[in-house]
Amino acid sequence: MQRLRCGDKFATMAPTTTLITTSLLIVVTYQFLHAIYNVYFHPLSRIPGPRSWAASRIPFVRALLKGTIVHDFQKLHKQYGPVLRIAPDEVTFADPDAYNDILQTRSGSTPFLKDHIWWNRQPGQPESLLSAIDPDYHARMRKALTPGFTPRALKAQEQFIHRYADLLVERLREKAASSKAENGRVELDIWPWLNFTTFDIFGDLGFGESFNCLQDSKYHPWIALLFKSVEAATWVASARFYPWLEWALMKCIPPSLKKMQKDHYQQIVDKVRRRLNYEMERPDIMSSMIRKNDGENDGLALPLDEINVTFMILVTAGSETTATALGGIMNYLTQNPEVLERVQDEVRQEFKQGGESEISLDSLQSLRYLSAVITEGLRLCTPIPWVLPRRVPQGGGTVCGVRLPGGTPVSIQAYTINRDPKLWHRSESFLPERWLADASNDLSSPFFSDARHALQPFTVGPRNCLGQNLAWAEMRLILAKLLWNFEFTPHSDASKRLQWEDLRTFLLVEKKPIYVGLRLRQ
Ligand code: HEM
Repeated sequence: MQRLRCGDKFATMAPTTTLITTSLLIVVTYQFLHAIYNVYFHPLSRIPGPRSWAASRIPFVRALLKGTIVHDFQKLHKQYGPVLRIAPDEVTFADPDAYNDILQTRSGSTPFLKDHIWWNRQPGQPESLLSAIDPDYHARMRKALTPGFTPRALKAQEQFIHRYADLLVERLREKAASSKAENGRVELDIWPWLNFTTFDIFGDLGFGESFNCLQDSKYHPWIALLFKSVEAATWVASARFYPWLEWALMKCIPPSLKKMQKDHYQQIVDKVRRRLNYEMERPDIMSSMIRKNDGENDGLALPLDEINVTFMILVTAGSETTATALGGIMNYLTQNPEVLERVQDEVRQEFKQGGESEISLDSLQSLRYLSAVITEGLRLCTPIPWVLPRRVPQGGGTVCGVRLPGGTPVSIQAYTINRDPKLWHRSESFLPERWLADASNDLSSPFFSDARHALQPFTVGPRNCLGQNLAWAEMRLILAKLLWNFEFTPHSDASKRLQWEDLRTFLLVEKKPIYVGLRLRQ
């Protein structure tokens, strides 16, 4: 065998090393020049923001993966103002006018459409209501789904909400009576219980079968997997900014994980099939999908695969959000005893005569302080703290008076707006009084100048929250029943009390225990 001499080895290595060094140098120089271009010559170069974020997408992706993005934006807005460049080609707004400018449609002007980076459908699946970008396609789906979400439909669905709110009370009663309770008082993490309730409600309303979380006192495996995959979904979203990385990431997904994802979807397909096979009339959300005497889509309001994927996404859109708001409200209530006492009094006084059976969506409408508590909870613990990007239409567009080139992704920082001291008196405090009539009528009220119109937890325009009536109904009924039945207190160990500001965001708001003390009402 011919042996390589030292000189030969050097002779073969040298060109390879030179090639690698040259390629690296080209890449680094290109990146450097690109960063210089981004900072000084890009069409967005006059938009305020930190240079490092303007130069490359890396700081944005880092913050997204760390879960600190919403808080980072808040700090940056404080430093640079309400219009902020957060990546070479992207701008975000912490200005209430952005809701209308970005999300409302105006006759004669081209709408800002959802950014495909964030709203990409799953490979092999059809569009869902949430992922559909084309306005006509979306409008067709939304029109088909709307009958299941009207106030009239909600009235008929009220019985299902009661059923699970009552089951929640029953389970918590058992906890308060258990051996773990001391003098009838128990301390527990209330967040899973709120999630159990909202997921069970949607299971029943959407598929005619509850997820049975409350019955079994644990997460249904489908929901457990959903929560586990949220952080991974943030990685997938980040990879979309680098198509080669997304390609590599997709190639690396092990077959077992792909199978798990497929099975997860299949469980929903099976639930939809079972529900559609019931011949019975039920005033639920799925019933609006069934059209009698209509040959189109085999008698369904939408093609079956669109129903499957839309209902899968509705489970999260409709349950996790509402549970987050409820968790936030319970957390603030237990840590603000005067507010808790006032809202508890309101509920207990209202139903003093008739008792708990009088609690209904109609009777709760008149409880002004309860509504104020929920609204204040939606302000401080908004379940969608960052309204994900839309794209400026071709030809350019104007947001909050700033002209932007076509194709620019633009988003809204709800979390920052909702806590902006320029918009709210004592912006970081939980003060439901700011939502009472006095606050807007009485000039001497400290809340008189609050920018109440700035709160848009369900957003505006044709893509606003379809389920907001249902969300309000769930929040009202669940809170009223909890306040009627239990005395709540903060956790005895102050170090275990949750500060909402500490929660990170991985597309959804992070779930950390919300410990509360509870005792059955005497
Ligand atoms: C407190 C609870 C909730 C909050 C704060 C909330 C908030 C939102 C927000 C901000 C959006 C717009 C997102 C965007 O376009 O980027 C949205 C969309 C949506 N929400 Fe909710 N939501 C809640 C509960 C619900 C419930 C209970 C349902 C139904 C079961 C629901 C169904 C939907 C649907 C279907 C959309 C998409 C509408 C469309 O694209 O046409 N949400 N929600």
